[in-house]
Amino acid sequence: MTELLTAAQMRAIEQAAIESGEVTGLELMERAGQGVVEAIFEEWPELEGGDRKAVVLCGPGNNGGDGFVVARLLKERGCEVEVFLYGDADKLPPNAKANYERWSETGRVAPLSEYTRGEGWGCDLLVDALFGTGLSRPSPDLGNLYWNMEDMVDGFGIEFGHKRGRPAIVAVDFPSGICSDSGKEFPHEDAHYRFAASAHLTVSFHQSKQGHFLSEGAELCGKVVVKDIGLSEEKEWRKDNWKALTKLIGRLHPNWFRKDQDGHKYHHGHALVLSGSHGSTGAARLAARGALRIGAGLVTLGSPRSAMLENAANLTAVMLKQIDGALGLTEVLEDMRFNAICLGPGLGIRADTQALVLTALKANRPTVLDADALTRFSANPDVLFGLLHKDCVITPHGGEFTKLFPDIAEKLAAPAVTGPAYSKVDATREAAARAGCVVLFKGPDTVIADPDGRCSINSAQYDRAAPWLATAGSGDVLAGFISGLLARGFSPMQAAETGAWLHVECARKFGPGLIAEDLAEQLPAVFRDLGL
Ligand SMILES: NC(=O)C1=CN([C@@H]2O[C@H](COP(=O)(O)OP(=O)(O)OC[C@H]3O[C@@H](n4cnc5c(N)ncnc54)[C@H](O)[C@@H]3O)[C@@H](O)[C@H]2O)[C@@H](O)CC1
Ligand SMILES: Nc1ncnc2c1ncn2[C@@H]1O[C@H](COP(=O)(O)OP(=O)(O)O)[C@@H](O)[C@H]1O
Ligand SMILES: [K+]
Repeated sequence: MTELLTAAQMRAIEQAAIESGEVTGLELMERAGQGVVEAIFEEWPELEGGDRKAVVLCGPGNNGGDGFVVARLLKERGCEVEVFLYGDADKLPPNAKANYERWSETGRVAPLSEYTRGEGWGCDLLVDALFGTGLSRPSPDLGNLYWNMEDMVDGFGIEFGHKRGRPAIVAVDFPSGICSDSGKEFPHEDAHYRFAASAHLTVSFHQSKQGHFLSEGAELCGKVVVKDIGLSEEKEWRKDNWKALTKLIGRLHPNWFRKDQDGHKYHHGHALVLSGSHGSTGAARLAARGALRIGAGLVTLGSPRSAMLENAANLTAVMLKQIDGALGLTEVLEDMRFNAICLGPGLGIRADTQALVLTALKANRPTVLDADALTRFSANPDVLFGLLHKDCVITPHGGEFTKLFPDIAEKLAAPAVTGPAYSKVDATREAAARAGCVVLFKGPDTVIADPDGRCSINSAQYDRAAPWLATAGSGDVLAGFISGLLARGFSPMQAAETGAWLHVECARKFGPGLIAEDLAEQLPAVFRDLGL
């Protein structure tokens, strides 16, 4: 797993390196500029050589400083370069000023007010070095420029860019106008303008930032390449700060999923999934099949009497047991071999759902609560929070999250007015602390947090995009995956992270046309690809 930084963490790492004497700020800026130029020619080798024209837009801070380095290096590589500055050269911070002066020895710097649409559309490469991690408020007078960049990116597709006679757009650290911690666009008072720039390629430094993977960030960055700028001092800094870091869930090691060669089925746990009443049973069966495919030794579907026939007609490897109401559940849970419970998919939001949830939680087993098991507590979330325990995972989508945590959802929905804005990471951490269990907040940017503040993002963006997951029932399968992993003995955080990662892998394995039934059926192929 890699870690994602906030702007403050990146500044602290940079500061620690500079204070240790291993590097100067000017050297970091030089390496950042070199990284951007390297990434440009790696992405678009055809831009090298010949009479290529680049336009570099520089801002009033160190992002602009990187821009002046990029301008100089592009010129050294044979490009004709035009530079525009937003702001006052005399007010540039020292390292940016030094690079402004160095560029000025060979080239002109025009004020951004002289930049016209024609300049942008007429060049081969447009470098956005206006704002990076330091942007802390909207920049209304740039809305028209951002709008224009979006046209360049959207109109011609990432893979085409300048090849269709349009410029390739590269953003330094971030497309300007995005909050680097939350990925939100800083708002523009006039809705006819864009809030933030768009890019085909975003080049960041040292490690990716949270905002590359949250909210609108991923949509606007195009593709993110991270360049090393030699911040080795980071190891020291990390010792004191690792708890506050947000992880990006990456490819998991096969050992993580292996089963012991000599284990029998009860070694791998017995998951109990509760079904809704007749006519609403499909969701629970999807979850149960997910739990079995992911390796729980046994999975039982607990069904009310009214749905026994319907469930029996549709189950084979998943076992079936009649469970009527909270009393029935209490009796069944006397069997301690049921070591994971999943409630919510298709359960309904009647009063007995509340009783079932409370009974399940009092049994103190690893438990996944999803869908109706969460919605049922919209009017009284504190009752739920009072009983959730550290072995629980709750898996709300945006709507369910808002019902359980209305105040947190409101903060998250508020536009970014000052930076760093409240992010989905902040929201999920706060929700987990309040709920006292692991919270998995769904979306293309699924965020998972535990009550101690550990947090990770499962990204279905960039080359892991899985838009076909937005299909009825896919969340039920995820709840099943997580309960199957809990039955296998994974900790709640591990089960949520692993389940979410495999869920996206399954969707990508199947591809377009995916429906919820297909998801669990991809697990064998996904496991094989992992080398299991
Ligand atoms: N922190 C680091 O370790 C490194 C930072 N580098 C670069 O430095 C950038 C961060 O630099 P800064 O912290 O100077 O911040 P930025 O250059 O991103 O922007 C901040 C500047 O813009 C001004 N500003 C903010 N909002 C504005 C608005 N709405 N309208 C007009 N002006 C506004 C601020 O007053 C400040 O001068 C990074 O994104 C990266 O490109 C690199 O040089 C590599 C190393
Ligand atoms: N555009 C998308 N890209 C990737 N994953 C998505 C997207 N939209 C939804 N998902 C994922 O699909 C699942 C949908 O779950 P949910 O909303 O609970 O659906 P349902 O209740 O129909 O099962 C979640 O895991 C969510 O993260
Ligand atoms: K930028």
